Amino acid sequence: MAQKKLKIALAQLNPIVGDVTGNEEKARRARAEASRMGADLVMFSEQFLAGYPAEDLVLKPAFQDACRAALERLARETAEGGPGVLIGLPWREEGALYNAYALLDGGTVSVRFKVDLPNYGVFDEKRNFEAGPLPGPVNFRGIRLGLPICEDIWAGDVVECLAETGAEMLLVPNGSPYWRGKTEERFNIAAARVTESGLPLVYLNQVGGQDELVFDGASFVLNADCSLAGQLPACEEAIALTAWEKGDEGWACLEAPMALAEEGEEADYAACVLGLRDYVEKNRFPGVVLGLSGGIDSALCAAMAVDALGPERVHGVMLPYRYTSPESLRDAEACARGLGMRYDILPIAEPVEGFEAALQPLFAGRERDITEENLQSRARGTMLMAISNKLGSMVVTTGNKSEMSVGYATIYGDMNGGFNPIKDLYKTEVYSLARLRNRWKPKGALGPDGIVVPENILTKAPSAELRENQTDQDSLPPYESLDAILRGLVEEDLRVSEIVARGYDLETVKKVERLLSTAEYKRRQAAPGVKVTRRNFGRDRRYPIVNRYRDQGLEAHRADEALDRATGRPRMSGADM
Ligand SMILES: Nc1ncnc2c1ncn2[C@@H]1O[C@H](COP(=O)(O)OP(=O)(O)OC[C@H]2O[C@@H]([n+]3cccc(C(=O)O)c3)[C@H](O)[C@@H]2O)[C@@H](O)[C@H]1O
Ligand SMILES: Nc1ncnc2c1ncn2[C@@H]1O[C@H](COP(=O)(O)OP(=O)(O)OP(=O)(O)O)[C@@H](O)[C@H]1O
Ligand SMILES: NC(=O)CC[C@H](N)C(=O)O
Repeated sequence: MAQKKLKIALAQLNPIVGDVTGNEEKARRARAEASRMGADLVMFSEQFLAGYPAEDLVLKPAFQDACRAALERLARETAEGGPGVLIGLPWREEGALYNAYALLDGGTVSVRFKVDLPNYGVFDEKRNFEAGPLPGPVNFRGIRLGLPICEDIWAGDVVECLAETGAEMLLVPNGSPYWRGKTEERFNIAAARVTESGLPLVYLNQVGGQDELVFDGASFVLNADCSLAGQLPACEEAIALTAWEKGDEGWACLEAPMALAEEGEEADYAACVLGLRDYVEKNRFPGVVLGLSGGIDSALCAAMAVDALGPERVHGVMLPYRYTSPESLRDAEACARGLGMRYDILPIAEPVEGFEAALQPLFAGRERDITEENLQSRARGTMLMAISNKLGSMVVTTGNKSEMSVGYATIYGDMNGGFNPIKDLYKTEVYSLARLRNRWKPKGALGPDGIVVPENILTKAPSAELRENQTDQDSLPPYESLDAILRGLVEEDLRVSEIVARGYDLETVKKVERLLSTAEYKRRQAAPGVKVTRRNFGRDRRYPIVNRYRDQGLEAHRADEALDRATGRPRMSGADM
């Protein structure tokens, strides 16, 4: 007779892409822990043995074999009794490669293949896997488990098929990266499948940073009435036991932990910290170094680095030149001291003047211009890379999304570096996250409590200090407008005319659109950074570098207005923003 009670351990863990034996060992330890908790079954996330996303690495036969060998070792261990295991891996069968989820129990292996391969945004699964056939449930000790894999629940067909073929519950492994608003999106999708099928659902997600993606965990359990039966924390590992019983209405989860999973700005900050921490740890850097200018971008990056790694692994260097103000020196030092990190001052006058003297034979008789400004930034970039080479720390680069959008950064200068925690935060968001961190500290953060970004850094005008009395607003529109225009262009794909209709100046919008397009060459060479928004630069928004397309702006705007008048189409106004 089939069981009426079931205990499922949810292993929300942080695998490392490519570390098959490490992931295998993590799974083995989690199974032992699940066994101690009294679990019948332990569930891991999508592609756990490979790590997700392993990209083209999954195409290597040797890697596929290593994953399969690890799976077979784990399967053999289940022959000796103890909990069954649900675990993901790449699976080659009859010449095709599938994204598979395997049930290991009593020494045997049953697999199901992912049907809906995501191939948009940051996902390229059609490049790496074949779609599997519509699946039926697998039998675990008399219970029919539906195993849709991540994207399989984002449409209805797979779950419909599983329900029709007798699945009693849906156990969904995920490799679902964080972006703002994702938590609600996942709940809505999961609730839709529960409502359609009448089956309870476990949503188990990976946790941890992988290049520019952050997997935030935040796994959950929905009962068949769509009520939340369990919630795991965000951005941290957890092994949670869930207790299930089968009644007349089918299976219900009666006991599960109910953690707080942060949302909104708190979730953004936690994702940046986790993304930076895992990039540094998984690449085995002893620590990080960054240029501390006394400005907001480097201050927030320093706070995130200290929260991620602890103050003893973060090194700030002030690299002053003749335009560096006493205020910047004071602010940089206050920031470093407040965070408790190592702080050094290394003036750059000699290298800058050395470069200028060496270039003199070619530059004599020419005006001083942006060339000399960029030399300061490049001297700083060179010094930071030298410190990295000698001391082993990785350079954190600090360009925010507003700067990365319009190319307001020096290539091979302040763009030097290995990773950028604020790459996907607009400047206005950099300010608000700095303010947030001054009143709140994420769980597990290694930095101090209280104010970490000195008030003066939050209130003074941003400046690159590459010439006398320079401010960012000499070259760029005010950040409130710039960021709103950029959101329209990048996240919403609006026309220039539609942004103008929101109340922005036509020439400014056209200029921003042109800068955004021409800065693609810089972004293509930029360090990776944490994805926070729905559309980040890097894996997500992929534009050509050679690109002659320009939105016609005024002409298009006028044509649109004429069309609106002719058709009576309502126009968007500033009030719709
Ligand atoms: N399509 C293309 N493909 C490949 N390379 C291309 C290219 N177009 C230009 N280039 C190259 O790029 C060079 C121009 O780029 P780059 O050398 O970066 O110089 P550029 O973009 O002209 O200037 C850097 C800007 O960033 C600002 N900045 C710098 C540093 C810090 C901060 C701050 O916020 O603190 C701001 C600075 O005030 C200035 O407005 C060209 O001379 C050329 O070599
Ligand atoms: N004097 C400096 N000493 C050390 N690093 C510097 C200095 N000036 C600039 N940098 C580095 O170059 C980066 C880019 O400078 P930028 O002025 O855009 O940033 P910021 O100073 O942190 O913020 P803000 O733009 O708000 O002033 C800085 O974040 C910092 O890492
Ligand atoms: N691994 C996947 O299938 C991820 C796709 C999914 N829609 C998500 O982001 O959650």
